Amino acid sequence: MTSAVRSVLEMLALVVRTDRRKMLVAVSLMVAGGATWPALALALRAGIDAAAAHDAARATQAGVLIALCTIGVMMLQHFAYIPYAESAELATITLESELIDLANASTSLRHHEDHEFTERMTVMQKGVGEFHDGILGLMSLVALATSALLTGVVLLFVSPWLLLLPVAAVLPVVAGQRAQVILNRAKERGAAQTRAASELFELATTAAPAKELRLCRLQGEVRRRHADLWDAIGTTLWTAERRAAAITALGQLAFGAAYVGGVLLVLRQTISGRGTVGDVVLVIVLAAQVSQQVNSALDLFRRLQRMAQGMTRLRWLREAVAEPPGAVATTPPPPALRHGIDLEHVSFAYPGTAREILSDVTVHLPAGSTVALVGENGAGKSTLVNLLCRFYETTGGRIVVDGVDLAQVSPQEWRARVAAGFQDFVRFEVLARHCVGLGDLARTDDDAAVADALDRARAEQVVDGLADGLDTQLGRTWTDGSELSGGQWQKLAISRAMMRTSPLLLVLDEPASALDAEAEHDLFDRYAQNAVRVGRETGAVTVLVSHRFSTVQMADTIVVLSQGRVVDHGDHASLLQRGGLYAELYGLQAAAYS
Ligand SMILES: Nc1ncnc2c1ncn2[C@@H]1O[C@H](COP(=O)(O)OP(=O)(O)OP(=O)(O)O)[C@@H](O)[C@H]1O
Repeated sequence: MTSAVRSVLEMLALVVRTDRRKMLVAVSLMVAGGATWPALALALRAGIDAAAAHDAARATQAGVLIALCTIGVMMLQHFAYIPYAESAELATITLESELIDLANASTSLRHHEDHEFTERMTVMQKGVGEFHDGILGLMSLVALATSALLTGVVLLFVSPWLLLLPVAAVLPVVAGQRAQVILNRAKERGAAQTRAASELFELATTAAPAKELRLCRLQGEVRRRHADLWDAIGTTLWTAERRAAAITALGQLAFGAAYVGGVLLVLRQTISGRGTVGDVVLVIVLAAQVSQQVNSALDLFRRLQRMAQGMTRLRWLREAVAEPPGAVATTPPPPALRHGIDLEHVSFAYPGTAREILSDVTVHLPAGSTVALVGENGAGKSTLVNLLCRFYETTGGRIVVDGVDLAQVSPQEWRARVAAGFQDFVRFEVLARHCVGLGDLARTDDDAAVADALDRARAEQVVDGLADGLDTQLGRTWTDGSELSGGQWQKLAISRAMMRTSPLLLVLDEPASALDAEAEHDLFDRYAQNAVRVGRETGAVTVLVSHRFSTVQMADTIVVLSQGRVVDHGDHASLLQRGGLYAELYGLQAAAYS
């Protein structure tokens, strides 16, 4: 409970922080809106009593009040909704921004390996709408509280017995909840079929499976299965719907009886001279309101409860990413490498797992050289690259950059000196210029730098082939966006990696897998020339991962990995001569091509 109250208060503080003025306007209008119904009921009573007493002056005054209250009932909530929805929208955007920050807060990728973290983050991503709903609920609560309080006071003055009406109004709500439970259970029973039907629907209506559906002539079969599934679910759902409707009707009947009882009570008071005709009208109007108020209150509490759960999750995420003071290394990387990078007895297991992916890896990556990592699938090449980029900390041993332990170097500053192209590159659906330029944020709009990067990645042709060149919007999600082939996207990703001009580490982790062998060779050739230039300036180490030996053999040093261990290293000729795993893998590929 205290956690729920804390969450609601936190959310309130967030809304106030986001836009205090809008919030105040919204709340004021909501309070005024909440007061109008009880005020209208009072004005009606006054008007009817004045009319019954043939008092024209009071009847006219009451008439004006009735008109004003009716306008208030119709308008105030409507006008309140504008600043109130805007406040909720702004607060939701603030929350989304915080989620973006939280997802990217940690200096390593370890949170993305943490099942609990990713699960809560996914729930939060999908549940942002609930926050929006909760914030709206928070503000509606103000109107509701005003309205309920005033209604209660007015009814109390007519007869204390009428305060039983809100209690009776709970009955239809409880019945409604019971009905919902019945419906939910029916939905749960049919959940597997519903999911299967949705998947079939998606399969039949999206672009990706269209080729195979046509080729195998599966449209009819998918339609038949989809209809069969809904037939089966339909019977269960309709039975539940009928039961739910009967229970809801019983609840409403119970409140109906209390409502009629209340009206009869006031009628009796009026007949016996203890009340007026206006009191009867007042109760008829307000009693109907009571039911609606109770219903809204319970709905609001449910919404606030969901929002409170979301806030608890948000607090958990904040704590999870908070780095203890002093935990983030601050040593700047050297301006240039003289000696190179040493891996000293490095071992590594991914966070939350026990299996060692790298074991006792010791190897020297000389400054200014090109190093290729070779090995079978799963040997640990990408993992080694991840450690060099400092996405994870080693679990044993250390990586030393020109005599400085990489663990002591500021991760942000180190990464600013890393240029990398990955196998699982991102397809940024932005202007072609930005898709490349994002590799060096400060020079995103620098056409000369972008052209240079495209040239080094041999990707000029990709942009030349686009309708508006660098100004072309990329991506299918845009109506006028141009879609690229896998290889073209990959070339732009490599160009992005080429944007940085003075890196200490250049990494290409199979970024050219979608290109043919010749294009890859050509690309790496160009890349190697660039690496030599950068190596001369900054002593940068170039690390490339490729399964193609035509590429690998260009490297100065080839490190052969097997099951997380370095089994050999040297240049192409010496490794072939030694006849180990490298020679075996090389022989297999050469045989496949011949
Ligand atoms: N994020 C991760 N969490 C847990 N285990 C992982 C993760 N990424 C990779 N692994 C495991 O680490 C091992 C080495 O994977 P890695 O991607 O480093 O190999 P690789 O040599 O680059 O393989 P490939 O040539 O297929 O790309 C694999 O067994 C893989 O299952």
